[in-house]
Amino acid sequence: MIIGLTGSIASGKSTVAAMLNELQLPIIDADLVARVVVEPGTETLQQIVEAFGEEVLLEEGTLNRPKLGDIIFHEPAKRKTLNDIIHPAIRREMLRQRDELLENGARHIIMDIPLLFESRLQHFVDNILVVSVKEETQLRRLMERNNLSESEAKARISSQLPLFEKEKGADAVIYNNQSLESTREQLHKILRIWQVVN
Ligand SMILES: Nc1ncnc2c1ncn2[C@@H]1O[C@H](COP(=O)(O)OP(=O)(O)OP(=O)(O)O)[C@@H](O)[C@H]1O
Repeated sequence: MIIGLTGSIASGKSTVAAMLNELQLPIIDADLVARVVVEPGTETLQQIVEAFGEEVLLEEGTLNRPKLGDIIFHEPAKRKTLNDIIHPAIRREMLRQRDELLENGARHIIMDIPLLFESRLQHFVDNILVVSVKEETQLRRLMERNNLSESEAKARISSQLPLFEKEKGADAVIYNNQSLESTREQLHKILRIWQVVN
């Protein structure tokens, strides 16, 4: 079974991913893939340089993310150019990793995709697991973790699809409002129902 793990900012995806890792389930991490596909020497990085110029490279040849972020912030049309290069590369690499794991005999695979719904990647997975949290808890954890003011944290939360919308598209939801033990129990129960663990 391919399980899509998602949620919202600071809802607890990494926390649940760590619990899945403890169970030795293989995890494909979309954020990590997004970095790997633009490493020096990749075709994707070459395409970005062709579209944006050498100025988006640092001296050592890696991507200058703040610079690129600045360009697409000031010229919104260029965001699409960038996404049209990066998104297909991320998708290809995620599917490549999935196929490799399957060839090596993996029976269950976790795809950790924070923006699964926003990127419309539901078809990549068999079952969707959403890690949800009450907004007040999410706000408090985000402010603490990232050292943000309330308004900065609120702005980040509201830039994503609301969690109640994600819950509607889920096959199972973990409510990560209480202790880590409660979250772990919910996770294990879902995995038993899905026959991923005994
Ligand atoms: N059940 C919990 N009890 C207390 N703190 C928690 C709990 N779950 C998560 N946290 C804390 O809340 C913060 C957000 O959790 P986590 O980093 O797992 O979220 P995330 O969804 O992966 O976030 P992002 O997508 O923003 O990286 C972290 O500091 C984490 O340690």
